[in-house]
Amino acid sequence: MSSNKQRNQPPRDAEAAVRGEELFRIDGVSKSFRHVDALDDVSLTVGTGEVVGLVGENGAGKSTLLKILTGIHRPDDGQLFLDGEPITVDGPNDAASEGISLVHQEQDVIGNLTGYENMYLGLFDRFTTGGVLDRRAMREAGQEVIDELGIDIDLTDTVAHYDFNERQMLEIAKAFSYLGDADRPIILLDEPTAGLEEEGRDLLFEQIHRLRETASFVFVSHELDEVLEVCDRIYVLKDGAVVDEVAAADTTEDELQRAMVGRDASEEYYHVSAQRTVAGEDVALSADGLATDDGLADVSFDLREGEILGVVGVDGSGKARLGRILGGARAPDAGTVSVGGERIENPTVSKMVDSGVGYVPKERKSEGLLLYQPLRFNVSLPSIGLPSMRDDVPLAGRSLPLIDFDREEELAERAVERLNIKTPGIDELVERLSGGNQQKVVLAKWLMRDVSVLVFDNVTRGIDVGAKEEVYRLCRELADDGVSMLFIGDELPEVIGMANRILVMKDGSIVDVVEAPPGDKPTEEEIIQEMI
Ligand SMILES: Nc1ncnc2c1ncn2[C@@H]1O[C@H](COP(=O)(O)OP(=O)(O)OP(=O)(O)O)[C@@H](O)[C@H]1O
Repeated sequence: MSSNKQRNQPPRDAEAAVRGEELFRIDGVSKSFRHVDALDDVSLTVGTGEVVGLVGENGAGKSTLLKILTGIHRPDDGQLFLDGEPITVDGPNDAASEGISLVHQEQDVIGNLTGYENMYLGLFDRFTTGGVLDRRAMREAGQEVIDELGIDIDLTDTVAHYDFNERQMLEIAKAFSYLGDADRPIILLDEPTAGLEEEGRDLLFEQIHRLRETASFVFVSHELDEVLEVCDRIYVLKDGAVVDEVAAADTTEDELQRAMVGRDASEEYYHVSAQRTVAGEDVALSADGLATDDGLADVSFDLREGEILGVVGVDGSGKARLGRILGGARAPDAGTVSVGGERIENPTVSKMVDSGVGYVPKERKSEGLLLYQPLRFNVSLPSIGLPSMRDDVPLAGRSLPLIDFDREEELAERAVERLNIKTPGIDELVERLSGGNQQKVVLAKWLMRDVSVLVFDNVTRGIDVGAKEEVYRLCRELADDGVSMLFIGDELPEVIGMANRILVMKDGSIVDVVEAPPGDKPTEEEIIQEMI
């Protein structure tokens, strides 16, 4: 693979030839947002029945490119071609009529509508005659799509009742339903597996294999093993430009990472040699008999100071509910939580924060961020009540506690540097950051505040490989400083690599506690056996 930045003419060899006939082509596309050049003269092709991978660091321009292909953004420059003919795409409906649809990175659903209404949002006219909407036809059409895909969700239920996995499966079904009768659809998948449970992932890959006779795919992911597994050809984007193009069969994860990040993966990806022993340490947090009416039963464990405690389980096992309770986002129906020996009555987010517990939820958009506020405010938010963030101003004989904005600026600048957040500045609205950089902001806000316990639910979701390693290193440093972490995750290698011990959950209960010391880590198979 070459690593030089080459414009317009990415390196191509015989193996990297387009599979099938050329169906779709992007020629010299550029796009800028105010101070950011998100795409710079990008060209790529997609063949019929081909799965094309798109990889690159957070903020490299992957989502922007997909949004241009579906008409959400207009390119400043360049041209799209379908079957050799120039096309203009004016929006998702227009894209759908050309056979192009997108599975969004962030779930784009409306909670108080049903599954089938969400599926056909924006396409109601397909089911309307004489001004009357035929809901039954819409429901049946939706059901047909999910039956065909083998997806098991209740389309008549409102989406607010869906869990993360179900919403993601709905997103995938939506992309297929949009296409109607397109004979050669192009399906764009923007990190479709991020946070998706194993089962959903397998189902998606099966569909890709099944449909590739007729459909073409563009697959964006930070999971390089998945990219190598499902793609024929891979483009590497860096700072908005294509820096490499290679046949999947001719490359490796290491090579891809080098092209993306400019350096090799560390031998010590999870920094296991820095894993500390915590046997004699004090208990930082303990859960005693936690239960919920919807199935969590008698969950008890101690988390020691400086310990990283993994939590794994299949969808519905209770691991996410456990995280929400410990983060204060949900009250348990029975049982208690204690932090540093103090029992927390009726835990809420603010009580947990006050007792030194930070929570990084899986669903960053709804729970982790204030999207329409600047980065600096998001990062400093949990720290605002701390004395170090106050600037007491004397007023009429009293002291008025104001936020110390210099301190806030310093905190935000430090977060940007420490986590390498790609942003034009600390005043940028979080909504404008790329998905992975948003996740870094969620993490930063806790790293910048003194906490004793961090509850992570898929903390590296959407973060690129280079940044993941940085997060793992930070976790080891925090553990060394005595910070404890509950490490809930769907990526087994990551949980196994990082954790001292692993709680395996099934049907709402802890079914096993597996030790994971350096040099004697359990295998994925051993853990999976306990999970199912
Ligand atoms: N609406 C917008 N306004 C301003 N800047 C934007 C907007 N959308 C994207 N950007 C910027 O464009 C650049 C590319 O973002 P994009 O979302 O395409 O990255 P990405 O490769 O998909 O990243 P990730 O892997 O983190 O999802 C980033 O610097 C981002 O902050």
